[in-house]
Amino acid sequence: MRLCSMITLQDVQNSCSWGGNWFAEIFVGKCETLAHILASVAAPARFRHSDVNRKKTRQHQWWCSDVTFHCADQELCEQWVRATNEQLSSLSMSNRPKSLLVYINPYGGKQRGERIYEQKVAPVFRRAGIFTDVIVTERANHARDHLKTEANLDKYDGVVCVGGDGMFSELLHGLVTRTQTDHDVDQNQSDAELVPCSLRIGIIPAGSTDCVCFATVGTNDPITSALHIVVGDSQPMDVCSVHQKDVFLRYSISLLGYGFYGDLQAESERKRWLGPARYDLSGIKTFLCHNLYEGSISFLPAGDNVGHPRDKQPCRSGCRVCQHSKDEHNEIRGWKTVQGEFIAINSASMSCACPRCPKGLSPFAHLADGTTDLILVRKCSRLDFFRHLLRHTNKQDQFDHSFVEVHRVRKFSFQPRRHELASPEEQSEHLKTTGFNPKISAQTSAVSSWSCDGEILHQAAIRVSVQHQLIRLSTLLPTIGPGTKQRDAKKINNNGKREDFPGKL
Ligand SMILES: Nc1ncnc2c1ncn2[C@@H]1O[C@H](COP(=O)(O)OP(=O)(O)OP(=O)(O)O)[C@@H](O)[C@H]1O
Repeated sequence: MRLCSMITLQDVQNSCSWGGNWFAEIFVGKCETLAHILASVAAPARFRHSDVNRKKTRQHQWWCSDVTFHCADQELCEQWVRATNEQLSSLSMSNRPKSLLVYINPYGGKQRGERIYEQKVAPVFRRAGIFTDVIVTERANHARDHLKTEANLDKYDGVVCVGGDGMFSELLHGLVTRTQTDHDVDQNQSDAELVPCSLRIGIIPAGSTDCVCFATVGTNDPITSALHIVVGDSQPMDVCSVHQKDVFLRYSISLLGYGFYGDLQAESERKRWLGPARYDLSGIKTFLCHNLYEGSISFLPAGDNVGHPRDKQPCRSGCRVCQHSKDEHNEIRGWKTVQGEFIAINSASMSCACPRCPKGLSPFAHLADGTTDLILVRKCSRLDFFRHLLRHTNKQDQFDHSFVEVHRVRKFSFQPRRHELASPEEQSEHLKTTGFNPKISAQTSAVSSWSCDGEILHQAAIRVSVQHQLIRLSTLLPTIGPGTKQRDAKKINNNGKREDFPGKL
């Protein structure tokens, strides 16, 4: 009985013949005392126990340590494994996946998706006894289309994407669309209440920026992500649905950016051959262009219970704001409208932290509270805009400028002042004549495009609604933020609170 009370982190799996000795692998959480008991027993029979640990030097990174236990005789060893298995099975392990559908983008980032999966992730899944079906994509939208129509989702406990933000977006679209189709929900209706997806999405970072992974796990490390999937972590997430009139356009989970980020994205797509360096070059070019866009934004502000983008209340594991956000849904607040000339209009549904911008565009945005942070950067000088951008990389408040305003909202819509260029053909014609799509020249009011989680949306006039906790990711937010220093984490420790393993140890 002492044994079972010590095992607070789960899972057990397969026993097999190994090296002529009876050998069993047990995949559990932290269980140091069990190791002591068994290590003292000498002998030929043995079993191995794997722990999930956090790296001391890198707060958000997890690794797996093994202890092999030797036993005096095989029968005793079997008894230990059986007893451990029974105790672990009786714990609530329903969250642990047994079967996963994995999509690998072989061309994302530095084209190392397949290698990352084979060398770092597949061994972790194998040891945890997880059955996997692996699909290496053959074209863009392969994963999305497969999920939408062909995949037999009843077979799986979750889907996993090996790639970057674009690949994650494919899985998001495939899974959400499939769920709505299965429940006869029309995605084209902007006010339709969407049905939450039952399968979780795991992200193995293998792209260029991996912003979603970094902002939700705290690090871009394939093994850490694999371990989050294996131990059954689950984080609800809001998803923004984007419409133009009554036509569904896309879903967004992280950043919707018009103006500066829309232009940057469009430019970087044209420089894809440069690899990850394309973002730096495109950023410089877009900054130098300093384009302004005129239009009006209407938004439905969220209530006070979900806080404010500048309240310094980060979204962390067990976030109270997100937990209590369901009660907020019936609040009635009037729409507000602002208009003018803008350098950037951003909607951040999460912090959007990434290694280049460790605080993110909106450091205190919440992942699952049914809101998005709408950031409006009005006309200002290049130097002021540079100062604003610089604040994303230091500790200063990037919203503390007279030309920046930020609102926490449930819905918003944008209408550019000028008519949009009607079709993609017209836009590409424009690109040929002006050299920069789709604007005319610096300081001229024209129409930009939206960057929607790293994909381009050519429609400028859009309507956005936040769909509360529509999906779940196979992760658990850290209790300290990405980029937080070790000594800050220790402070949390000294106060008696656990860090990255809530509810697990
Ligand atoms: N087999 C494939 N061939 C070509 N393109 C693909 C294939 N599979 C997926 N894609 C597309 O590649 C695009 C980029 O992939 P991904 O997001 O994985 O990498 P990335 O763009 O380098 O990383 P990030 O989005 O984090 O910057 C996605 O939009 C996806 O639709």
